[in-house]
Amino acid sequence: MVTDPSARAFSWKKLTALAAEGPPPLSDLFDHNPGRVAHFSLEAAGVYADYSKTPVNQTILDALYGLARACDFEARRDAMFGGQRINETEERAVLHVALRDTSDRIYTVDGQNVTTDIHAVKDRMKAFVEKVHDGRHDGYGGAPLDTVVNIGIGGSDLGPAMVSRALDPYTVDGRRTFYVSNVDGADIASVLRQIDPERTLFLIASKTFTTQETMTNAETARNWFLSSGGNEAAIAKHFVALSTNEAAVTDFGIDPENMFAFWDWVGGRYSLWSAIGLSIALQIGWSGFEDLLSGARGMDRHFETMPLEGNLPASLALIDVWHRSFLGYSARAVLPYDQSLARLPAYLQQADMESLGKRIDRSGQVVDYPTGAIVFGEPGTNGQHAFYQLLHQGTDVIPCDFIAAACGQVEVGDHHEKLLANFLAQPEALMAGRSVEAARSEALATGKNPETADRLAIHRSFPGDRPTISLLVERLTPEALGALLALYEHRIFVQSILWDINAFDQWGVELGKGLAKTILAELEGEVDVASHDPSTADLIRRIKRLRREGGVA
Ligand SMILES: O=P(O)(O)OC[C@H]1O[C@H](O)[C@H](O)[C@@H](O)[C@@H]1O
Repeated sequence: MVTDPSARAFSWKKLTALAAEGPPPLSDLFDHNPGRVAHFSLEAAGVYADYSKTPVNQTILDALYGLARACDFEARRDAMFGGQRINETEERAVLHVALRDTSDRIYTVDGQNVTTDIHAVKDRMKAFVEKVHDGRHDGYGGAPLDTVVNIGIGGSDLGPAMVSRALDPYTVDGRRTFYVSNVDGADIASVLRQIDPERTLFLIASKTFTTQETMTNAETARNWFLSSGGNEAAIAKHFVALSTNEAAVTDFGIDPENMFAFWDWVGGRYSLWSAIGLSIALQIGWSGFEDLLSGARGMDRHFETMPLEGNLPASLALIDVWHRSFLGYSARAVLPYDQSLARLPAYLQQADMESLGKRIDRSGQVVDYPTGAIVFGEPGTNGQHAFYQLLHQGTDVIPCDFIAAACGQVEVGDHHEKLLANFLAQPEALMAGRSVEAARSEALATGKNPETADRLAIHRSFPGDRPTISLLVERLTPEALGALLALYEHRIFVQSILWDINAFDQWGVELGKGLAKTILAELEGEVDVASHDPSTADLIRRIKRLRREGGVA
């Protein structure tokens, strides 16, 4: 589907040949060019990225830029901002960027102005947040609604939950925010134990308003509310829907007056900027939410206008593709040195793996190159005491994103300096490694006899040469967080352009969902289990037996 497949094939071949020479060792790259940081780093919208510790030289980078051009990078980017239906399998536009644009620019889909609708919903959200905060919208007994429970899953949970945690220091005094996502009843039960129905606002967040987990949790919340003092009339004050599906919201019993809409051109995993972000706005106030949007807008402007060579999201995406498709690295670790970003890896798992976990290209062919990487991570320094062993000495090379803020949101003693020292030390260690000889000398220096030093040296050596990207902001403000998230969104999009896949559908989640419905009927009823493979059928029968024996069924 790229306009010039032969140019793409030419660039791809060139990069394959460069990869066949083996990735240039990082130490050699710095030896040959000590000033390489200046050439292999970029800053945009307050986010600085140093990718000098990745195995790219100018020749490789130029070839990657060539590939991006051959893949119509600019045209594809412009098609997104222009509201074209670039989500081709769902025939939808992809315009989450419009949600954060406060300028007077008009975004359109098929000639229809969508900006007016965005402003109308935002005005209602702002008014609602203000009414809840100043008590004009209060609980059925007259108490303030100082507690919010967001019920959603996937994009209707991960984005808001991650931001909510990240911006906790910006919380308006006295407000509490909870997130319920899992259909496991333990999730909602633990939240219900901590809240007072008179002071709680439930946000039922679901783009489709049909998702089994969310609808089940919403029903449970409503039943709990009604059995804990609330009544049908009070539901209007305490239940709000965030959705694209007005008919389903009405069927559920929520008045459309209490619904904040968004549109099919907002993908679930790109929806925290829409009405799905209401829990964030209620937590940090409307102006804080606008700051988040404006940070993202700064990155959007950079992404939309900056030529390829200076374009931060595009440049990082090219390195991702080099790592994945040409060097064969199958995973990427996201390592925020910031406890407030504890949910960022989970959020990025959906953003990245749901977008790039595709094996069919845009023209319907099976791709013959690796696409989306496995994304995982944990905040540093915690991860250091868990899985970094594999990053340093395992058999796979796993490129890592290290993320930090120079100034802590909360500065306690010298905690932040210690955090930053680790943020800096780990990429250095991953790159430098330690030779067998150096490990032997160190063992001798610590008093080991030569025989033991010889034996241990190989175990205590590190291969090094492991690539990392360091991302740095001054402080994790709402603006900085917005810019960082938009950077990741666009980085994912550009990878999809190079791989010629659709980053905006997720058909792969459907098959299991359908089967779960069939199995649910079999688990709940007396019907015999017939239509499954022998392993699944046996597990179903076994579970039914155990539940009977356990006195549940
Ligand atoms: O917002 P909803 O319609 O409830 O969808 C929630 C989530 O479920 C789906 O299975 C998709 O995989 C996700 O992309 C989506 O974010």
